[in-house]
Amino acid sequence: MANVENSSNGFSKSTNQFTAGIIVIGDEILKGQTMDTNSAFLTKKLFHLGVKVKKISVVPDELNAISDEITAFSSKFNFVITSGGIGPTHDDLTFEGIAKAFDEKLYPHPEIINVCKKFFGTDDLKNPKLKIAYVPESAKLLFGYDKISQKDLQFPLVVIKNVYVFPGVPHLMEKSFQALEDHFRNPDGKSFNSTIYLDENEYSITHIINEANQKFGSNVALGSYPKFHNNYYKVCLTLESPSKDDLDNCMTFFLKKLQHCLVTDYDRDPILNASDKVYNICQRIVSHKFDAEFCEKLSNSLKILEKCFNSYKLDEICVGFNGGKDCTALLHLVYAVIIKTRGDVSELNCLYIRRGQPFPEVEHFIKKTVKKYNIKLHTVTGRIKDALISFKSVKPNFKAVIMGTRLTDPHSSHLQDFSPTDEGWPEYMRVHPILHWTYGELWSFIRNLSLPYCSLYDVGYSSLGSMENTHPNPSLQRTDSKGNISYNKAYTLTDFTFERSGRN
Ligand SMILES: Cc1cc2nc3c(=O)[nH]c(=O)nc-3n(C[C@H](O)[C@H](O)[C@H](O)COP(=O)(O)OP(=O)(O)OC[C@H]3O[C@@H](n4cnc5c(N)ncnc54)[C@H](O)[C@@H]3O)c2cc1C
Ligand SMILES: [Co+2]
Ligand SMILES: [K+]
Ligand SMILES: [Mg+2]
Repeated sequence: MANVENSSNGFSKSTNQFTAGIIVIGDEILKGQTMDTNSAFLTKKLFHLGVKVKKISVVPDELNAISDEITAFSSKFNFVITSGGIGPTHDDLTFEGIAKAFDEKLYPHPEIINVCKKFFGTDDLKNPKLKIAYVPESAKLLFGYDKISQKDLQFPLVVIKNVYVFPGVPHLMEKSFQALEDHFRNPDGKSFNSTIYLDENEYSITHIINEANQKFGSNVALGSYPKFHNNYYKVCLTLESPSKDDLDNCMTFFLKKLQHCLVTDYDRDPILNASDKVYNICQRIVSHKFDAEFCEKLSNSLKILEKCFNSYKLDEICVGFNGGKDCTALLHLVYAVIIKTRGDVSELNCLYIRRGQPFPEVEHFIKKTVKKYNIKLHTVTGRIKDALISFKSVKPNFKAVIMGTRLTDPHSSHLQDFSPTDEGWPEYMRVHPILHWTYGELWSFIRNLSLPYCSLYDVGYSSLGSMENTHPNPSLQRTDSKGNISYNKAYTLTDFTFERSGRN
């Protein structure tokens, strides 16, 4: 993202003395070969330090591009933070660019030469590794302190006037910045934040945001962020102010004006403390959302999973995961149980049997989920039985498959919590923790915990097979006064017997 400018206004004087601009330097970013994660890291950090980032710019490895941006930024912002372009090769021009901007020369800095000698074992100025020692004449060095290892960092940060030169390699940049963050901290930078989630298009609430900005904008910074692929909200409003009272007043205004589309109890990170959140439901700590019957069922589901993890080793267990709603809830339960019993899930295996023509939305969701839960996905293509046969031969270690099957699924009414596969199928123990859940209970669990789920369930699909045999559910269809057809969301289906009406 090149040239992102914050459209903020209204900060107290003290905060105004803490502004920053970030310059990301590198051809590879402008060519799309590397994704810039450094500015995301820096903006988040600086925000929490009470420093207002006013602009982010991405420039190529060109001397003039760098020096022009340094000139512009250094006169406008208190801190100019650069990332990249300080390596040993010809295309690393950050120090040259800064020298040019300030009309200075490069010279080999004696202290950096010393550091190089320690690091690289040489202080030979002709060695390409020593290129990093050539800095503008007015350069000062900052030595950071790593709070985690409780050690001073060996490599200094080079500062030229108000320009702070960070390395481009993300883990080095992050380490270096963290060790120096007190240098950037705004002592008066207390800021109060609130977030509001809305189930309404940004256009239909723009007038309310504008009105709020007129009323409160001088004291409260408002941000409006539309989100196109979230199951729970369409717009996220952020409020930020140095004064708690101002923030509260603005908040009260929004809550009144936007009550028709407020999303309440949205959990933006359901995976954080997932175990506590899930087990607390059984303790009926959040009982108002779930009835006693469901709490009992959930408690039983967790017991089945605990028994499964007691009976099999982690590398003998696979979760059948096809991106559907059932295994979405299931995976979260499995995750909660593993965290509770083991503390981490780095080794959880999932099996995805890729059948027919899968929906791209489903596969996109699978990809995102794999990343989010940090699971290991084994993908096997083909008809289920054939796929399981070949999976067994390649990965003979797996003995149990945890599945999201429910009693109301076809041919499933005879299943037990633990059912070995049938005669003629490869040998697995099928584990069915949510066998007794109803369609409604499943959605209530997913939605109340704010679990992300496949987007097709928000556009009329209530049961997902592959593209050739799955359609939106006719029971969810609605027709407006002009005769346009659209579909309600899957979780609104009231007659559960129609769950599979879109399947053939
Ligand atoms: C591991 C395994 C063992 C099976 N053993 C038998 C058996 O012994 N006898 C028999 O008759 N049938 C067996 N089947 C087939 C099963 O009964 C269903 O026919 C099949 O799951 C498709 O069901 P569905 O589309 O109706 O339900 P879905 O609701 O799609 O599936 C129910 C659950 O099964 C798992 N699952 C389904 N499809 C996939 C997939 N493509 N990739 C990964 N996981 C998936 C998920 O956990 C899902 O939540 C087995 C399937 C699997 C995945
Ligand atoms: Co089926
Ligand atoms: K399904
Ligand atoms: Mg199902």
